[in-house]
Amino acid sequence: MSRNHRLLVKNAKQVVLICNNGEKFLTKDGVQNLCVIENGSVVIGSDGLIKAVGPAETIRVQYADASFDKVIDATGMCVLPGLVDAHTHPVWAGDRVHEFAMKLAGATYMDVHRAGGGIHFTVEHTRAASASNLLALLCSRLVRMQRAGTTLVECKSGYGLELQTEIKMLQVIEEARRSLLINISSTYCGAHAVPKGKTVEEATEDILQVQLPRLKELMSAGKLGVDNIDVFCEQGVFDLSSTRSILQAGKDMGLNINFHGDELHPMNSAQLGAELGALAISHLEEVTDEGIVAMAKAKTAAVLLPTTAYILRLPQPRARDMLDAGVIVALGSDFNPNAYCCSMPVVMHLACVNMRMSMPEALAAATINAAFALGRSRTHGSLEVNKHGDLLVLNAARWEHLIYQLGGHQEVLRYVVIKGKIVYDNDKTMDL
Ligand SMILES: N=CN[C@@H](CCC(=O)O)C(=O)O
Ligand SMILES: [Zn+2]
Repeated sequence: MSRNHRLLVKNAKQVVLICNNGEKFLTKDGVQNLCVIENGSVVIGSDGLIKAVGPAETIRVQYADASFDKVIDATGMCVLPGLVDAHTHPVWAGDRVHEFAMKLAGATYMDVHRAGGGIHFTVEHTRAASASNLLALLCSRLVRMQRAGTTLVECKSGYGLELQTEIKMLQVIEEARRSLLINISSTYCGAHAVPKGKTVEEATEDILQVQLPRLKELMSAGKLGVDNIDVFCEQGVFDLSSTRSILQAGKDMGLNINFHGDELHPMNSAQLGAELGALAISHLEEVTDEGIVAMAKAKTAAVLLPTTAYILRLPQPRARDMLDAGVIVALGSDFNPNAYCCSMPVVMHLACVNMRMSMPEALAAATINAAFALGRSRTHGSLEVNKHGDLLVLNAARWEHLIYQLGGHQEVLRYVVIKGKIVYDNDKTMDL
């Protein structure tokens, strides 16, 4: 056993492991009974992986002869796994603050979209932006998320809607993955909207015949790493049959199916996803009872997005019905020009108040279950030996303060750590 380690976090008032039996996700009773150690410590090795987590005294004795690059004395503080944001659209140029005003005045999401705004507005600006400009914007947003405790984030393309810009966006995500410590799950979302001037059939054909084959070439050549395929399955966007063919083609290329469904209208997206073996479906504000049953049976995660329902004043996703049926419930910020939120603590707070989730359910949904939705729960989402040493240290004696103090995460979060490296130290108010 090596004696030199990267980080020791010692004597924390609480260490929230989430789970400790290698669970890949939590449902039902599992989410009510998160694994918490009182007065605990965590050791992260020089490879960035967790070597030990347990009672402070046991670890003190076990590691008496070890040396550490860094020691955090967490006396009176809490330690949690880094948060996982399972749904974001962080690569774009041109904000939509003007549309926020329109929506506050009563316009619906689809009114704005049909009038050529919404996704179309962002597509125009993103197509015109250089890759370096998009990369700078993406990195600043990822750093902001990291400061709010996110250590693994899903990042979608989808503001190109044609080959060149979709690839540009995915390359920008790839570049960020190489230069930042934050963990990224990359998603091709070329079917985010039907581009202006094309029918659904033409857009689907372009994705199947032009975009996906090029993506496959770049992936096989090791030039691009893409993890998931996404489609916005919605009335007036991609219908069920075009969604099916795009998702199936992505799956055939080895991508995980993880798509937008049943958001504004009941589309039977949940049933389709369950049938295709989708890893996750997002939104689900309009999911049916049959859809919930199908997702529970297929172990397809529901990625719920409380900011969307809040900003668009939609009916809340039926989190309680899903939890009661045994669906794997995860959370995402849905960061995009419509829902400008980088903070998973705010998302958890909204999930508790508006969707009636308990705080343990919300935390499980923003850690192990969100990691599952991204196919990463073997390595992320809980504090267990051999997982990545991604964790948060809170300036609070109980972990619930991270959710309870609405908008207070800047003060509550003391450190954010990724693979044993401190990436944010609140005391120095700087990103390291
Ligand atoms: N619903 C579709 N996509 C995004 C919104 C993207 C946008 O409006 O730019 C969402 O998940 O909320
Ligand atoms: Zn989305």
